[in-house]
Amino acid sequence: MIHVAAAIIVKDNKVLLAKRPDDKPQGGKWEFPGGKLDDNETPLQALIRECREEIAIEIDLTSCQLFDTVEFDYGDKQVVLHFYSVSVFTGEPDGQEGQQVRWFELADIERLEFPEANKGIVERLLA
Ligand SMILES: Nc1nc2c([nH]c(=O)n2[C@H]2C[C@H](O)[C@@H](COP(=O)(O)OP(=O)(O)OP(=O)(O)O)O2)c(=O)[nH]1
Ligand SMILES: [Mg+2]
Repeated sequence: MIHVAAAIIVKDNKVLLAKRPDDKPQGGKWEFPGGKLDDNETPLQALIRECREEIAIEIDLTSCQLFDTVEFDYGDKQVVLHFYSVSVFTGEPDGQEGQQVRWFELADIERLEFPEANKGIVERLLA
């Protein structure tokens, strides 16, 4: 099982998404910023580190709440996704790996392509 932490960052009814690089698994799809837990790392520690490394923001730990934990089998890979909602952060989000990073109106994310495992999360955000 690969454990992944991902941040659902919402501000003014908009949500921050990043486009996965084409050469990565689920490439070209929109994702909640995040990544795999390092050895001995908790999901929250990974969340903070990944937001720093991938989009150059500092998230406020006290504003993070577990939104959902999702297990998904991609066939070649089994993942456990730890989704956290994040409401407070500092810095201006900027893709550090050349990836597109954008704010979307919540109502607009229905039309985007997400990794399979995100289906239930996106539905819950739209509800
Ligand atoms: N970050 C993120 N990953 C997701 C989401 N949905 C989803 O199925 N995944 C999957 C895709 C990948 O198999 C895995 C995350 O791996 P990753 O490639 O982003 O990991 P990472 O940032 O640590 O990158 P790397 O070390 O492999 O370069 O989780 C999501 O919303 N956000
Ligand atoms: Mg990542």
